[in-house]
Amino acid sequence: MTKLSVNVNKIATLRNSRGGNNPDLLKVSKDIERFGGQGITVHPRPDERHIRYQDVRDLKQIVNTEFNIEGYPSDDFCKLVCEVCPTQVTLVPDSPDQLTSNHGWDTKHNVAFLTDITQRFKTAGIRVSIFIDADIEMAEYALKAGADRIELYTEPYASGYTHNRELAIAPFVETANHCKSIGLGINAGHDLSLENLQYFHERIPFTDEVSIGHALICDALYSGLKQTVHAYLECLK
Ligand SMILES: CC(=O)[C@@H](O)[C@H](O)COP(=O)(O)O
Ligand SMILES: NCC(=O)COP(=O)(O)O
Repeated sequence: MTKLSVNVNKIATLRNSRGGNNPDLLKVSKDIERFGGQGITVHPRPDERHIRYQDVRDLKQIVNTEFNIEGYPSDDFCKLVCEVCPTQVTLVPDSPDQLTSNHGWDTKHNVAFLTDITQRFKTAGIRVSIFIDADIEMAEYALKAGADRIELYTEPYASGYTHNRELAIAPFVETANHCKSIGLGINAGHDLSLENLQYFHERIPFTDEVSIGHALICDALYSGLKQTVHAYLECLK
């Protein structure tokens, strides 16, 4: 079964825009779980533009499904993750000034660094996922680094979907099949949406988890959060 983990970064973006606590990130996260969401994902960035470090601590107290913290493994990030001890940490190679995530790790070049970080989190009992492009060699080196799972960076799939979905999905199917053959779990995320999610799931039904934020929150502006979470869950049946 593929789990839907909702990324609530954009709830924090809206909240921070006025300086108060509306929308209430904790209430929204609890409601997402009540509507059937199977996980909550956050990406605390160094500038705390949306998710703040204190949000991560507060969410840990209320999340009853899977809690996934994504980010670049800086000293501060690693300290926060080990303090909070989520279900999963997803290592992302973002620099502090990036608008959003736009590539996976070069796991071959960074295998020593990733191995050390992965070991630290696994010792703390935290599942480790490494964010990669759809590339068999990158998956192989993620496994060498000790990762439990990889997360496929799906923006190239999403951007190619409308033009030629068979072509767009091909590298993801190839990489996912290889991961399955070497016992590496498979997550996926970035720019997944109601337009492209069902086909992704049809082609890679053994995906463990999709983490979706931007498109889902945008859809909820029109359809409401409950109906939108249900619509995304329908794509994963
Ligand atoms: C790793 C990933 O794809 C998501 O965490 C994405 O980076 C969301 O970050 P923003 O919400 O800051 O765009
Ligand atoms: N790992 C992907 C994620 O958490 C959300 O990405 P997006 O749906 O906001 O593009």
